[in-house]
Amino acid sequence: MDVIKVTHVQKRFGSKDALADVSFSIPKGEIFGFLGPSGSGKTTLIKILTAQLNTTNGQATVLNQPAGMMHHSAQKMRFGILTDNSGLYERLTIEENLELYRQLYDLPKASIDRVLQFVNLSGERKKRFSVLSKGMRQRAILACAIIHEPELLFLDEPTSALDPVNAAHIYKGLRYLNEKGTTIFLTTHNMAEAELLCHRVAILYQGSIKAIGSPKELKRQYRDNQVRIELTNGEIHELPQGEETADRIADWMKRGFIDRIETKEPSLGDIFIKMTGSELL
Ligand SMILES: Nc1ncnc2c1ncn2[C@@H]1O[C@H](COP(=O)(O)OP(=O)(O)OP(=O)(O)O)[C@@H](O)[C@H]1O
Repeated sequence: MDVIKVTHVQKRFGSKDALADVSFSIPKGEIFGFLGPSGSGKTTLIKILTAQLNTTNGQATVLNQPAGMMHHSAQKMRFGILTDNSGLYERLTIEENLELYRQLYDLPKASIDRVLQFVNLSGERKKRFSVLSKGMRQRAILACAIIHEPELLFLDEPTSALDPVNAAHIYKGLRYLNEKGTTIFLTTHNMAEAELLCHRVAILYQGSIKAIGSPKELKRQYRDNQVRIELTNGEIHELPQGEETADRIADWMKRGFIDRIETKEPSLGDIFIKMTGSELL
């Protein structure tokens, strides 16, 4: 079953397309990464999928309903969202903010302890949201997004404000949620994060998807077919795979000249730069 289905979606602001003609689907249980440079349309798509914006053309279906229905309370119960604009009360403590969400979703009291542990904020629960560091704020917002263990989770740059230790803690938690059945749609600039977490990624550039697939598939697809050979005398040869190269390697091998042979695989970052011509950020 597809949890998200996007068909020829276009979103126009004035005379500019934020999304040109975007189509893809996400099956239940997948962690799907939407990668793209700043301004490529990632947040616009999340807003469409969560009923904060309408499409100009095309259709988007989320949890078997048109995306425009996502603001209805029955649908709201089924997903969680983490974005910049948190919706948390600055003057309330983390715990008090979570209590509001707990009541909204009609959850047991224990759900607050569980989620605080999950985001590594048990010790800070009595702190006001206004005094939290950027990383703590992000974890508190995430706690509110997942307290009801939603079927579907939207994460817009989930770890952008986190140090590596807290990011690793969140990755572990997200994998755990995913194993329990939550489908995750995340946007990120962080290629290592995408590679670590995502079953599939799409690379978005100027409102269009330029590549889509698992990180492994994309690396295979964009491999440049070269072999790198290091010889014992320190020479390095980068040669195309084929008969001629095989003969040269056989000759070097017979003479005991070969130190190391490897095929060159692009990183997700290399593929991103190839697709978009951009450095990240
Ligand atoms: N409400 C709006 N009115 C006009 N233009 C908009 C609006 N929202 C977004 N845009 C434009 O649409 C394009 C895509 O913006 P979007 O916020 O979706 O990009 P993004 O990929 O999420 O970027 P970032 O990584 O910086 O968050 C940008 O050119 C942006 O200026």
